[in-house]
Amino acid sequence: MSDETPSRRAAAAFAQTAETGTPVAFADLVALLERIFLRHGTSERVAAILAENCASCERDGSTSHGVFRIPGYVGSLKSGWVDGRAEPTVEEAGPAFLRVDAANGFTQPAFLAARDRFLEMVRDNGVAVMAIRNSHHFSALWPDVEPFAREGLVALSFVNSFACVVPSGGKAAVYGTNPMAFATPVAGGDPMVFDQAASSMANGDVRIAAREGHAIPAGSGVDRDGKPTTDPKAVLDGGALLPFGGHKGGSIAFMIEVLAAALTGGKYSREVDWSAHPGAETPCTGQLFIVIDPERGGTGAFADRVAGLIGDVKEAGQDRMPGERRYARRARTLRDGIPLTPARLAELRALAGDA
Ligand SMILES: NC(=O)C1=CN([C@@H]2O[C@H](COP(=O)(O)OP(=O)(O)OC[C@H]3O[C@@H](n4cnc5c(N)ncnc54)[C@H](OP(=O)(O)O)[C@@H]3O)[C@@H](O)[C@H]2O)C=CC1
Ligand SMILES: O=C(O)C1=NCCCC1
Repeated sequence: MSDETPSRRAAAAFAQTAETGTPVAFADLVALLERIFLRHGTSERVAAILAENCASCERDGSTSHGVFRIPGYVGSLKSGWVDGRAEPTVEEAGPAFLRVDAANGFTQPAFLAARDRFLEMVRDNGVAVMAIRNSHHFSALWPDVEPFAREGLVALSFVNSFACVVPSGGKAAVYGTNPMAFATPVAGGDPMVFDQAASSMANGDVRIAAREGHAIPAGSGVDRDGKPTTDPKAVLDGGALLPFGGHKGGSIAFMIEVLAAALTGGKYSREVDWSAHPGAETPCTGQLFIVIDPERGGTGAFADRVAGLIGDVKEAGQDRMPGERRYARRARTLRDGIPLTPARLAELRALAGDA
């Protein structure tokens, strides 16, 4: 059985970048990133939240959404496209529905501002929905959902991004790379979390491929004339990615536009227009969470049943579950430090204003 998605193959090409370099302790990386955010105009609260989020991605080997993204965060802040001091507003739209306006700020601070009330709603009702709009999500989704599963809950999250994916058989980019994540408790172990784009690859991995001079896997993208290409620069320069799995991934990308944008009041991916803000890279769209208390299913053995299913899947031959690679890398980097190349470290220190 193949271990490889196109993104995973692309990421493997950068294993050298991800696994070698100066080891930096997690807390030190958080502190360095926090200084960068503060220096570029965020509030202390926003700096702390984004630094923790981005360092967690680097720690867990989510390379396409780790410190590689820091210049993009800075570009968005410097250009005035995103408000690093935004104060989100939280509105109750029903007993189990929260509407959050991120006020053109980052998603994670808006999400965390609403999270405690959201959890009460989930406990009271068995299920709740949080709809966030006017929000910039520039990260992986697993940091948002994994903690719910650690609290015994099942969580789903959806976010749309910016138009860079053609519909199946189409020519113009309509969808974003539109990831979704799912997290569930597992008896006796870490939660099972998958977090995947609806496209053949994350845009971040295409950008890393372009930077490193690697081809992308065949079948991932098209050039500006709609012709298949393995050149990441051709995809980025007027071309587009394809949905994963043809029309099936296309339907998931569509669903995510509906859930994360139409339903929340956020922008569709094709409506994101940052042309007046040179340097901006954080798409301002929407995000939806659905969180369920599995105890309401009444089986009394939910997490045990999930553990049993995972046992069956592995018995059948799948060598690992989603999330296991991240957990292994997390344990390793928390012990040994997070490897950063000298060039990356120098770039981060320069952005922090270090001499
Ligand atoms: N904010 C945004 O707008 C966007 C964010 N993203 C983020 O980019 C990241 C990368 O997305 P994408 O490239 O699609 O992800 P990948 O294809 O790398 O991985 C998708 C999922 O599959 C799991 N997985 C990978 N290989 C295997 C395997 N052999 N067996 C079992 N499970 C496996 C991964 O687990 P594991 O991690 O343990 O390997 C992960 O949960 C995501 O975190 C996503 O949220 C993407 C697009 C837009
Ligand atoms: O990698 C991607 O795809 C994206 N990540 C952050 C937001 C824009 C799209």
